[in-house]
Amino acid sequence: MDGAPAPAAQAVPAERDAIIRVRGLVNRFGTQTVHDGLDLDVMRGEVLGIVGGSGTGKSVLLRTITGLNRPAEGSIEVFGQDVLRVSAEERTEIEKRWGVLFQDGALFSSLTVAQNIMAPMREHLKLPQRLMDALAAMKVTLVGLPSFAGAKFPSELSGGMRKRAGLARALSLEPEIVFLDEPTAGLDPIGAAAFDELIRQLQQSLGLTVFMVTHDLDSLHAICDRIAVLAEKKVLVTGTMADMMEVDHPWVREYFHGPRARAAQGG
Ligand SMILES: Nc1ncnc2c1ncn2[C@@H]1O[C@H](COP(=O)(O)OP(=O)(O)OP(=O)(O)O)[C@@H](O)[C@H]1O
Repeated sequence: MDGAPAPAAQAVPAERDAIIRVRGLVNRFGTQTVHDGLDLDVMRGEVLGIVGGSGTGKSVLLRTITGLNRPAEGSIEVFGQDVLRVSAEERTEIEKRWGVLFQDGALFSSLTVAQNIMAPMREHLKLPQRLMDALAAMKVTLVGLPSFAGAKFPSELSGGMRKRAGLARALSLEPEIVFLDEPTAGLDPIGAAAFDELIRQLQQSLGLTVFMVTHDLDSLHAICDRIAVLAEKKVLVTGTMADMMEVDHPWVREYFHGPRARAAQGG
């Protein structure tokens, strides 16, 4: 390591850069233990891909960090605050600083796309209607939807457009972190690649931190700075795609060296 800084000096930047810090997380449902002492750091400004076999608790991890599931044990710091122990008011302030895109988009079916985008604004900000209309129109454009999409109901849109609309709503309050649960699931390869590209562009232009649960090897290649593998009830390993290729673990080897992985690498 260049310059050989003192050990204490090395520790400080890592502490400061973690925007999410999960420690000793335990999640149980009845007799089933899904997470058992899970640790994870998400660094500010990165796109982190969360992968793992089916049922390893990727969605549960996302839901636990965002407060939709209360863990049995552990601590979760976001923006340096312990989200499991803050007051309700503090929690609301924290929630305004992140957005979530659930797998199905989770849009309100009785509201138009623009009204969906305005829903978090109505809840958290006191803005005149005309300003909200203008902001919603901007978000529609930001996610690459045609401007007429704002007046449509979710059922009138294609799956890919609904995903974009869900992303626009997640970006409604100009968050610092976005949580994405399998954002490209159900999209055709071209639509999925376009959505990956959109996430990458937004991450770069808005300086977002992206926490993305995915099964999509193409997404991992295209946009993830780092990957965290869930296995054995914890985060087994984190690192770059190149790091993953070196991991000697049956699931990791199969996933990153299997035929689908070779196809994603173009080989
Ligand atoms: N609310 C709940 N009540 C009971 N069990 C739950 C609940 N939520 C999740 N589980 C269980 O926790 C485990 C992990 O679920 P989770 O949805 O996080 O898996 P996943 O890794 O996202 O899987 P997949 O890749 O198939 O989507 C599963 O066995 C699931 O049945």
